[in-house]
Amino acid sequence: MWIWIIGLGLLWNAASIAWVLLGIRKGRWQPKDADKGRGRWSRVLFAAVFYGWLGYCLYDLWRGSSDFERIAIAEISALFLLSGVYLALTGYFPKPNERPFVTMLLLGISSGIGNASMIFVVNAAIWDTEGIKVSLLPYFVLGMLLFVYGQKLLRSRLIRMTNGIVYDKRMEILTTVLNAPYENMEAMERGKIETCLNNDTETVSSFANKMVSIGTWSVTITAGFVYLALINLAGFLLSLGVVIAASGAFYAIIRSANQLWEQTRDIQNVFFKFIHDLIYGFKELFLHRNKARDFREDMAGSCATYRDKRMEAESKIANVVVIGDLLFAAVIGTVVFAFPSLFPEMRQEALRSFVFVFLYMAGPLTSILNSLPELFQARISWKRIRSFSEELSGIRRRESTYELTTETSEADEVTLRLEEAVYEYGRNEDRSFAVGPIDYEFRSGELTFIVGGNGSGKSTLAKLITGLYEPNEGSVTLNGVRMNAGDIGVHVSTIFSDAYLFDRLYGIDFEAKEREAQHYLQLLKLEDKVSIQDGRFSTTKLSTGQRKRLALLVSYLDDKPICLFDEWAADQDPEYREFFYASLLPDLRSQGKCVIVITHDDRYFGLADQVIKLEMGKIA
Ligand SMILES: Nc1ncnc2c1ncn2[C@@H]1O[C@H](COP(=O)(O)OP(=O)(O)OP(=O)(O)O)[C@@H](O)[C@H]1O
Repeated sequence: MWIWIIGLGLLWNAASIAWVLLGIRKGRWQPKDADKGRGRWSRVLFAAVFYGWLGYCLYDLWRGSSDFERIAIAEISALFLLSGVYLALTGYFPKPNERPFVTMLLLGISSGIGNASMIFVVNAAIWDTEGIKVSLLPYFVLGMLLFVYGQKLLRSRLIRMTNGIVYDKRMEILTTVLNAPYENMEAMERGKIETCLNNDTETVSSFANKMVSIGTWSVTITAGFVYLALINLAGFLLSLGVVIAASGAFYAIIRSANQLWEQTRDIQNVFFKFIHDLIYGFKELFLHRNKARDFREDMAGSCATYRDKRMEAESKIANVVVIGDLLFAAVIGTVVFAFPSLFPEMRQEALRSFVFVFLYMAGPLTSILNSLPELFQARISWKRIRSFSEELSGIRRRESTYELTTETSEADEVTLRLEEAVYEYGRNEDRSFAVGPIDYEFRSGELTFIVGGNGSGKSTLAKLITGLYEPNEGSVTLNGVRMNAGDIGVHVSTIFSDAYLFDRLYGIDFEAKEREAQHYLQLLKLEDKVSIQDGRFSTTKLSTGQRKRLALLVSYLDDKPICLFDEWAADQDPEYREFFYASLLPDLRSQGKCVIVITHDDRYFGLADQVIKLEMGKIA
């Protein structure tokens, strides 16, 4: 039967090689970047030593074998050779985004068998009645080489794969964030994105690394158990019982610690929020030492809760580790002291072999059990990543992806219409606030001011107009076409009061607009402060008013048919305020833009074509 199984393995190996060769010919598998000389030669040397040694051992076996056994040896030789060719090919021509689970599984099995075979060979050599059997030394070395070579190949593939997984996961989260509805992002607990992008992806990937060790240990243990079963079935069943009992106890305790880990994971979100506050509120904390003291206490409280929860969880685990170790000692004690009376026919050599192999297995076994906490933590992180993605995507996922929205398709003449549009914060809560119902039309070539007291709903209306919010009732249409949230953005250039200034001109063809950019730098009196090189600002470390002017430059270059400015002039000196109202806005209007301005500057109200006054979210 074995001959057939190995034969099948050979066929599978040959087919895999053919598939890779086809992939290389078609260009799907690209050669990896040139290796550093020393790394390449060490790999070749290692392979030569391994295959040379393997060849010698197989030849040694061949000499003392029957014809039938020789067929198996020939098959094994061919299998190793083909596997070597396959590994060399896939090592030098890595497939992009490859997930070589089968290869890794086989490498894990090989190196696990190598690991286990060392102790079997030692066991066979040490208890021989005629003294230590030195003739078995080559097989011991072969076990070592198989283990080391298998691990080396396995880990190099694993490093490639886990880093690929982290990259993919991070990009996936980033894409989800970029496509998420603004409302979901706004409502998101601060610190959650950082924890997810940073910690959770790391936890998952480092566990993937651990999986390899677990795989190798499992193979070593399985091989050990098979060996034990061959020596003595009752002893095997007893030790298996102990392992199952220890694992069961471990599992139960870890499950109870799981809830604590979930809580520590929640605390991490809070911790990142503190870091955020620390960075952005540093000025206040620096100036006011009592504020800094209270902040420190608050943060220390959160860190202490984290510490205590972790300690509680880890103490639970520590208890089982001790019990687990004790169980292994107990089973060995039983074998040595109880087996001779339980199984009088059992020979002393068998007893010794049993203890010997079991001692060797205890290490990997405890390591697997000790890895279970990490497994649970990785599971928590994985769950968090998934629920984070789901929370962001929401039910009302944006139709268009961000790749599409970078392509603008704006019409020159626009009519933006709000029809009985309502947006309400905290719909089902007591303290809700609603803007609307609003029925209004904004047209190209018109300058509209939105005015009203603090909290009257001006910025909320602006978010509704620009498609950051989707109306709860009514609709927003552009040139008669109903718009979903996020679709209006391609037609609008905005400067909100809390606008963020990127240091690069994202989404703007800078080369085509370089001269225009220089012109606006002069117009906005920024040419002494900032320069633009390859679409990147030389600095964004400017005064608040200057930063707003730079944002205005970006808005000019965006060149969208609708312009919305939220209290832009509030941070400007009288000269620039005058320039903004008396020169810039009329200029944009005469270019045919639909200009919407949120303002408190009542001296300039007369310049607008229409003024909307908001009171408690409604047009007064
Ligand atoms: N993200 C939010 N979640 C819940 N309520 C909000 C949110 N943003 C604003 N509000 C509420 O909506 C109301 C209107 O806020 P908005 O920012 O639109 O007012 P505004 O007219 O722009 O005020 P200001 O002149 O002070 O900028 C406020 O009472 C505020 O409490």
